Amino acid sequence: MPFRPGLARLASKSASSTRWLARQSKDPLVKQRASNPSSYRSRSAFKLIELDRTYKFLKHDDIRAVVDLGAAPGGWCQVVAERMGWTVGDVKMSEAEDAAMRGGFGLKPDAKVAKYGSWSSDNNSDPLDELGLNGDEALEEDTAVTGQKGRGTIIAVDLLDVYPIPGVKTLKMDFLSPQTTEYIRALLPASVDGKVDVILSDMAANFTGNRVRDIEASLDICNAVFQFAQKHLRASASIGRTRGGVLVLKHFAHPLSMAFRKDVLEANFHDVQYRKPDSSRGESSEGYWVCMGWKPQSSAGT
Ligand SMILES: C[S@@+](CC[C@H](N)C(=O)[O-])C[C@H]1O[C@@H](n2cnc3c(N)ncnc32)[C@H](O)[C@@H]1O
Repeated sequence: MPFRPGLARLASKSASSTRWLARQSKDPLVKQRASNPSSYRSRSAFKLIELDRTYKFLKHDDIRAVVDLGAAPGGWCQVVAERMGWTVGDVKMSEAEDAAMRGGFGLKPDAKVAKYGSWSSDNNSDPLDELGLNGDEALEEDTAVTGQKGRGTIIAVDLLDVYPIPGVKTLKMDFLSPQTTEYIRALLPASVDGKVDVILSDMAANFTGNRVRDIEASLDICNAVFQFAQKHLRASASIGRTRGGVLVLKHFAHPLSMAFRKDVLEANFHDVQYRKPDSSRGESSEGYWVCMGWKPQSSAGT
């Protein structure tokens, strides 16, 4: 006999939907997005704006490569693309594009994808072929499309599609799978020598409801991102700025997370700040470490 949810279950689902709707209707950031359809794709964009307003890690003209991990639907990428001059103000989407975005993340008109340089692991093809190998040639192509000359490379990775954004190369891949790092590496232009100035991670695994398992999953992600930083983050000494070489890392509050901060992050960065942006919902235990000044010393984390 097919499974049918009981009445109590339906009632609780509808109660939680009602709570969600009530929360959305009062949320000023949700209202701000709704009143400006060509504005940021995600509420998360406001978190990055706030973090950058406080720590100013995206403002430097010498930033040549940014990697955004867990990028879908693309709000953080929009903010970075603005800061790096690929777009001016909001990323203007046509009405059709905007409707597609609002309809879900899986909608990518093929022509646009080809123009902006996106690759999906569903394609069963080599991203380097699809994206026209790497670097400077691909950026020229972006410039031709947008008419706007940005000043560096932005690479976005997510399990989900990211609707195209000028200046952003997207990889639809699992960051935790071993080959993803190689693909990111291959998309970096030769001129940056395999190094990235800013690594952003807003990645979060789906919650299981089991607190221990959820924290473990979050720490697995933090460790994987740190290992990526060990190979690819540009050292502050080579930039000539004590706070250069930046990692922004989402995590969830827990004693194990605090240990990770102390043993792994503080050992390798000049300055590690914790921040829960005002735009992050109060009931969530999420927070961000903004780690500035990469001074690689110890080996990978826990
Ligand atoms: C909070 S959302 C990111 C929102 C994004 N910063 C924005 O502004 O639009 C978290 C994202 O992490 C992605 N994610 C979680 N685990 C991942 C993994 N192992 N590899 C790639 N992406 C992952 C999810 O698919 C989800 O899109």
